[in-house]
Amino acid sequence: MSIDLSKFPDNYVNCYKYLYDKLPNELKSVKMAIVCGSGLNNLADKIKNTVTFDYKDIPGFAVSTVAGHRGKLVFGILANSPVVCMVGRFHFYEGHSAQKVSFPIRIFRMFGAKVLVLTNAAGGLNPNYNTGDLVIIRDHVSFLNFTGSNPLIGQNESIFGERFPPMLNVYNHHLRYLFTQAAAQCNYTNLKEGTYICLSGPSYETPAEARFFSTIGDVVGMSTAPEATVGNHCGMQVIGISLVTNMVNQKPTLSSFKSPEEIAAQNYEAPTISHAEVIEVGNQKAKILEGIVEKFTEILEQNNFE
Ligand SMILES: O=P(O)(O)O[C@H]1O[C@H](CO)[C@@H](O)[C@H]1O
Ligand code: HPA
Repeated sequence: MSIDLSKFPDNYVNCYKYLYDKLPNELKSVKMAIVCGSGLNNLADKIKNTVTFDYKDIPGFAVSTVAGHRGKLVFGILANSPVVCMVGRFHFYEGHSAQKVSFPIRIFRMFGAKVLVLTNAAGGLNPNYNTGDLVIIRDHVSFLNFTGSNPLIGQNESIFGERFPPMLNVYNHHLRYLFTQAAAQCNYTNLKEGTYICLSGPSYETPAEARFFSTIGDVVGMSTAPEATVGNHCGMQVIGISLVTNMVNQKPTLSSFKSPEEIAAQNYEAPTISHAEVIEVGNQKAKILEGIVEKFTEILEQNNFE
């Protein structure tokens, strides 16, 4: 075993040992960890020589309760690199603390992962975006962190990182550049870059909230920031990719003073959004993202990225 387990808290050690003992030697240490967003399970399909665990069996892991999140942890080889992939993630709105949501990230760090690839499905706020676009996350605004649900609250586990971590370079500049190269090599031309707004969920935003968010960010979702915060704390190089699964309605709701006749005359169709739509777009675009992530892993290897 390459790390001194006596330095780590028991809950991390139990989880690490459970997985470590079941892995072949070539997967006992990994270079990269990947988290699949809603509908993006198929990202794991390119991973070879896999060893798969059910979340329900892993000590310290929560279980996935959200449609489009398979609930499997996959270790394997991607583009000649040992990786671990969360096929489905945990969300704060499922009733887990921000600490529980991000628990796996520290486990991945214990397994040696220096690069953390976070993917998600998100609503588009930026009018220049379209459904289906991929967005490299430049930075985030986390309403979870603002409202007392920062995953680093509580005793600082100094074996992972410092009490007051800077958040100035969470989404690694070099990785973002290499991801644009990977996308170009896959002939993908709709790549955008923007700020991710993290909400607790599970309700989607109102039009007034969406107008507010559009002044501070480009995409909105209910994940990623806790994982990125913890990854940054323990010294990982983080990259985040959002798939725009829907454009967010920012139009004011109709005035309540309008009569039904007036509304009918405007051919008013109430906008709507559903998780089914989010998963469907995720499933449609997972293949493209899968190809780019594989190419990205290959480029990291070529660049000896550590
Ligand atoms: O962020 P991921 O897990 O991709 O999922 C997104 O999709 C769900 C809403 O449809 C929310 O969970 C939101 O965060
Ligand atoms: O429009 C959205 N809002 C919040 N979270 C989301 N996840 C996918 N789409 C959305």
